Amino acid sequence: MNKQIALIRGDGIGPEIVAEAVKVLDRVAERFGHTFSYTEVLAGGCAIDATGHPLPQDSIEKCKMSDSVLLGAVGGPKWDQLDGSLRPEKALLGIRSALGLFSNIRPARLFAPLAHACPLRPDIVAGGLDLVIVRELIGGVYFGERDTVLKNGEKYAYDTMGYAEHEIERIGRVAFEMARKRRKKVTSVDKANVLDSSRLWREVMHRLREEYPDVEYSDMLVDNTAMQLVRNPGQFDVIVTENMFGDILSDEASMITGSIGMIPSSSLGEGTRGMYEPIHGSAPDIVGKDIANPVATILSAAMMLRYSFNLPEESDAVESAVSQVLEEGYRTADIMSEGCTLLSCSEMGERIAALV
Ligand SMILES: NC(=O)c1ccc[n+]([C@@H]2O[C@H](COP(=O)([O-])OP(=O)(O)OC[C@H]3O[C@@H](n4cnc5c(N)ncnc54)[C@H](O)[C@@H]3O)[C@@H](O)[C@H]2O)c1
Ligand SMILES: CC(C)[C@H](C(=O)O)[C@@H](O)C(=O)O
Ligand SMILES: [Mg+2]
Repeated sequence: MNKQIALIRGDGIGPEIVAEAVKVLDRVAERFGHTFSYTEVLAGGCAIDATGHPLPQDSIEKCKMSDSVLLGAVGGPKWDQLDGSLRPEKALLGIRSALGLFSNIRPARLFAPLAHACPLRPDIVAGGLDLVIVRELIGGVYFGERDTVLKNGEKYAYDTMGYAEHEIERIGRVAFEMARKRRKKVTSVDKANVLDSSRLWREVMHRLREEYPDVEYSDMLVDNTAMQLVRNPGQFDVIVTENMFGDILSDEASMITGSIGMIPSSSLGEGTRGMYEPIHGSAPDIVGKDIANPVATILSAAMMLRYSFNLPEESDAVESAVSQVLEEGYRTADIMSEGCTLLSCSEMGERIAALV
């Protein structure tokens, strides 16, 4: 199989972790007889430095011409003072929106050898942990009307959260379909006790659940969900929620798996072209030290193989290689514990690639 992959290395640790995912993809290509070629795409802070814009038009075109996109991370303190629309993070939102990637899947799975790295009490995670957050990605407050105006002699800024029925329905469907392939349980997370957009969210979800009588469904308020994720994460199978709630809850869920460096994500729309990225950011505090955990990016590449290229065997091979490395006691600094062997970012990538 021949595939063209747009590589957005981005900022901070982005280039370090993407390099490791490419090593793994190259090994997959070699072992299974595929050809993966890469197009370098500028986005984020590095694009601002090179072109004055976080997402040049040419970068969007390159993504559209590729079979899929692999992204490291964008942003960092160097660009923090920039105005909203010129910030590196706008590149992410721009690509997600330009490619119509409304469905963001963030699986939080506790690998058995990392149980010790989980900050929760051992009895809470005794049964393991395997949940998926289905996050709506191109609507809600990130994309609503916003402005900063003068009001009563001072600055007043606002961002608005809104959803149309069809936007809720299509992400709801993704969650129900996913639950059918898993433990058949959907928790829809909202703030329907306060927000109109959440009340519409709940109404549409309730309509949808009639079509999926085989799936157990419940509503949960987002503040309670934040608490329940720590109290009893095993109760969740598929969580479906709006854009910003999903952003926050997925960072929380990542910590239960030991580190934010472990959680991959896929972003898809109607077609098979997607964007794949770790859920973490550019980690400016550890950049250039070769100590970042590349596993989230490598697992994102595995999701690309499965969801965009329909290569489940290849995807399984990458996920098994990650499990095996952890079982053999190899760790990056963020998940390190006594008796284990500490690896750098690049050593971890090489070891995983060698096991594919
Ligand atoms: N997808 C993205 O590109 C993305 C996502 C989140 C944040 N950001 C941006 O990244 C910048 C930094 O954000 P932040 O500090 O709030 O969040 P962050 O996720 O970059 O870092 C939070 C903490 O987690 C650690 N961490 C993150 N990834 C790690 C990895 N792979 N291995 C080991 N440790 C890791 C960091 O060292 C830091 O201590 C900001 O500019 C933010 O906007 C980008
Ligand atoms: C950087 C930011 C725009 C982004 C988001 O909030 O979607 C990030 O936090 C993420 O989780 O992918
Ligand atoms: Mg986030």
